[in-house]
Amino acid sequence: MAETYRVGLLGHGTVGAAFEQLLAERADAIAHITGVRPEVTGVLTRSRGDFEEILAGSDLVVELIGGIDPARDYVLRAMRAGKHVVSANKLLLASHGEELWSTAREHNVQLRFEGAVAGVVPVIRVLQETLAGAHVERIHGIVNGTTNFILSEMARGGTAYADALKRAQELGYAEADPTDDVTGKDAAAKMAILARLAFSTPVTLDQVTYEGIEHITGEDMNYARDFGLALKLIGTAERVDDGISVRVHPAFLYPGHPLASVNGSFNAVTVESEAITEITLSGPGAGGPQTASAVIGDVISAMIPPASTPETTASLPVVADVKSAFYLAMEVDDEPGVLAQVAEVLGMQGASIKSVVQRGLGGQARLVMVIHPLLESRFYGAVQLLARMPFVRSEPRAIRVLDEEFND
Ligand SMILES: NC(=O)C1=CN([C@@H]2O[C@H](COP(=O)(O)OP(=O)(O)OC[C@H]3O[C@@H](n4cnc5c(N)ncnc54)[C@H](OP(=O)(O)O)[C@@H]3O)[C@@H](O)[C@H]2O)C=CC1
Ligand SMILES: N[C@@H](CC=O)C(=O)O
Repeated sequence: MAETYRVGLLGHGTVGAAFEQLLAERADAIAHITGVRPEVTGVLTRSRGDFEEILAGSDLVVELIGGIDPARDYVLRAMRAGKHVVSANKLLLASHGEELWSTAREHNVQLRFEGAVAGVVPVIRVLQETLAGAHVERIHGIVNGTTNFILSEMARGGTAYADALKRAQELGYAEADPTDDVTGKDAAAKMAILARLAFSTPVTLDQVTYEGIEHITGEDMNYARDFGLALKLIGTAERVDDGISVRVHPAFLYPGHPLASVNGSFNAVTVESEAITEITLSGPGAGGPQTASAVIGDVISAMIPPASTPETTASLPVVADVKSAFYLAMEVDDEPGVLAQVAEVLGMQGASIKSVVQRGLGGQARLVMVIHPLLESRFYGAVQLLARMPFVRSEPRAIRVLDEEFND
């Protein structure tokens, strides 16, 4: 009989419960790989268990509580007590990563977090190990399963935003507070972690510019179909001039874009570097059993040392203003000269129109355009000017457009 490897489990919700079940099912197989048999020896929830007792009785601690407090305190105390830690808590890592990684180094323990970004898609391992020697130029991807599920359901037609969100919660994809998903905050935390690993420079959640999908309407989806576009919540982390830019926003994708066909709760991450061109990793990005698989992979890795904790080697500024292409929609008076004036206002800010559709609405017209890439500050300057024009009848609505042709 193999010796027992004692796992203390903090949190027993969607992921924690799936983890305990999967670990029990796979324990014998893991014992064949590692020579020791992992077993959950203590569980902490709000109503059950005592942290100190669990800590004393474990070789490794798995944190699946979520949020900052008390998760941060438990993770720090576990590492200071010499225990390896596995966590899927992106909010914690994106907010206090440096403190946690330096504590891991100081106490010579492992802190693993594959489940924190893109569910079971092994992007953390790829950045920390496979591509550790590559000079990464850009990472972009779909890193939130809930919003990708909602947008996919809306695009298929018929499903309202609120119904799709409710279903994502029922399926265990959403955060305890789904506001983090739909506002882009969850994806922003994940992009901060990816940027931190890819560029070896400190990046925290508060440095990531993000916007969510709450304002997306069924009408936007219909226009997207007319233009042949797919709407996705996209995260990007890239080198720009002397710094980096990390951002999350909804974006239209032209067909053929590698992320355009990633649907449902699936995530995908593309890593670009001159030496490797690009690789795209894709798979289930949310859900209890899916994330639990990634957590178990981390537990096994921690049982077989060594693993590095990432040190920063650079201190790059995180810049906010970058060039993007845009979809722009607004209701205007259906009168001669209006389109010309819109084009003039855009032109004054250096924005040029790639394509345009105008539909009459009885005295008014809906004007929908795709604008060639320009600095976002200049584009939003034009949008502010347009919003004040007397012939504009609705708040102009802007969504970024990603296109291989634009972004290369
Ligand atoms: N769901 C998913 O698809 C994914 C989730 N994650 C991350 O995994 C982590 C867990 O997520 P998930 O399982 O969905 O969350 P849940 O809300 O389903 O579960 C959270 C668990 O933590 C416990 N908990 C909450 N607060 C405390 C506290 N103060 N003290 C002790 N226990 C507490 C809860 O206890 P109680 O049972 O008493 O309420 C519950 O058991 C989060 O960091 C999340 O971001 C990562 C990838 C995917
Ligand atoms: N709420 C998250 C869960 C996984 O990280 C998501 O939907 O992606």
